[in-house]
Amino acid sequence: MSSRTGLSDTIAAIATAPGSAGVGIVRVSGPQALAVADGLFRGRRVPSRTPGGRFVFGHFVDHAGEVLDEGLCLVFRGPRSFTGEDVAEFQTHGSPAVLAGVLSRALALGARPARPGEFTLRAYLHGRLDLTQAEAVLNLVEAQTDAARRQASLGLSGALRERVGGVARRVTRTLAALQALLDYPEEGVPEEDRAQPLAQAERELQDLVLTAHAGQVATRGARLALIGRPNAGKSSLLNALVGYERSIVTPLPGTTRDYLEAGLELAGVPVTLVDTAGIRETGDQIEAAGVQQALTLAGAADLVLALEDGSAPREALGADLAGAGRVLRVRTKADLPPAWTDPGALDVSTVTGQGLPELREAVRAALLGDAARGEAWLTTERQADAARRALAHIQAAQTLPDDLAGYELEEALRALAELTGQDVQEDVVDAVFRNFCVGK
Ligand SMILES: Nc1nc2c(c(=O)[nH]1)N(C=O)[C@@H](CNc1ccc(C(=O)N[C@@H](CCC(=O)O)C(=O)O)cc1)CN2
Ligand SMILES: Nc1nc2c(ncn2[C@@H]2O[C@H](COP(=O)(O)OP(=O)(O)OP(=O)(O)O)[C@@H](O)[C@H]2O)c(=O)[nH]1
Ligand SMILES: [Mg+2]
Repeated sequence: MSSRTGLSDTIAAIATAPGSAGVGIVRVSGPQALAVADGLFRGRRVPSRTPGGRFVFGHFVDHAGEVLDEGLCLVFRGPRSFTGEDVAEFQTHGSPAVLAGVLSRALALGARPARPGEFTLRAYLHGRLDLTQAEAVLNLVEAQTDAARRQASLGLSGALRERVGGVARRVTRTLAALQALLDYPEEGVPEEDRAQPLAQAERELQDLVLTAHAGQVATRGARLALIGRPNAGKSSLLNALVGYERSIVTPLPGTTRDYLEAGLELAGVPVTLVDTAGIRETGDQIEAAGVQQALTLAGAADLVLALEDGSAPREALGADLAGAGRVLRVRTKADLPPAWTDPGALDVSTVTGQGLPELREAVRAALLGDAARGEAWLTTERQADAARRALAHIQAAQTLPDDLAGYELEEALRALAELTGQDVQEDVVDAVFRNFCVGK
């Protein structure tokens, strides 16, 4: 169903996570929210006659008047609520049975089940959040680490919207200058109104586009594949990084056959380390399947750690990592006499721990780059795509004569408006909110 229909419906959902908890919340939003509350809640005050921003203590009752639970009813009056509509919240004991009972009563009284993300969608449709803030709400709900939480909070505060707005203002200023030039060519337009704001907009947008990788890694985490010839020390490195013996290590080449994963947190980023089979030509069918899998995993990873044994003569990997994204070269067994050296590789020993801090730092830099910590980053592919298109139009405008540049600048503004959701196709909005959970 389209995102813009059904705003006159009253929607209801359990807002808290499934399972038992201290407290649980059922949330109802829409024109009938307070009437629904009157029907299922008995307290000292009638919800529909309670001012916004207040809570009432009382009982939740079923159709026969039987008490389901005692708890609180919170009343918000639109537009002063999260959704911008009338909202009633029921804070119950956090039992699945109580929550199901209160929700089904709300549905019987005229609310309909909310679709995924529909409360936040309504906040967006009522202009209380722009699309970057709505996406930040989603990221905040899902944030498992500090870096993810920080970016989501920044986005929710409107910091990304402001960054984009700054670029849009400069483009608009240039567009106005070009228009003036076309209308009154004899008067001319000073550089500070024309080329300068555009060059500044380009720089700002370039900086922003560069945050897209960090932003997506910070919010969704990263996959790191350990790749190398048999015995290179992949499993030993995985164990050293996660801090326990997750993977089997033996002196025999070909120990790891199936791949295995282990999670750790690195610079606030959730990282999945993937240990893989050593790459070599082999007649063993099982091992060969493992080698094939290793190459597939390298291709799908955000970062490949390519390991080579520093204590043995250097041998080519025998496979192409060109298809993989970023690659960090690691020279292992640095505690042993070196058989070769390479300034392009990090020396690491899992026996002495040498090089592990540097490796962690190199991974952090490869994943987050120098995207500044306190600034808002692009956190979704949708945002990154719109920002890149806007940048391409701004760059095109700078190479064109004035009369043609205007068209490119208008396209740039359209892409920026898409980024913030001011001017966006309905199916794009639907796709954003489809990723939410019900109740958010
Ligand atoms: N119980 C509960 N906790 C929650 C939420 C919620 O919906 N319910 N939120 C949902 O995600 C978040 C908070 N977000 C909210 C945002 C705005 C308003 C609100 O009523 N704003 C009004 C009034 C502000 C005021 O009184 O100053 C407004 O902005 O006009 C409420 C919650 C996190 N915690
Ligand atoms: N001296 C020394 N030995 C190491 C180091 N890292 C690994 N080794 C040894 O090298 C051998 C192979 O290590 P693994 O971690 O199993 O190597 P792998 O790359 O996982 O090997 P496969 O699973 O066979 O592909 C083991 O005997 C390890 O103890 C190191 O930093 N220093
Ligand atoms: Mg191994």
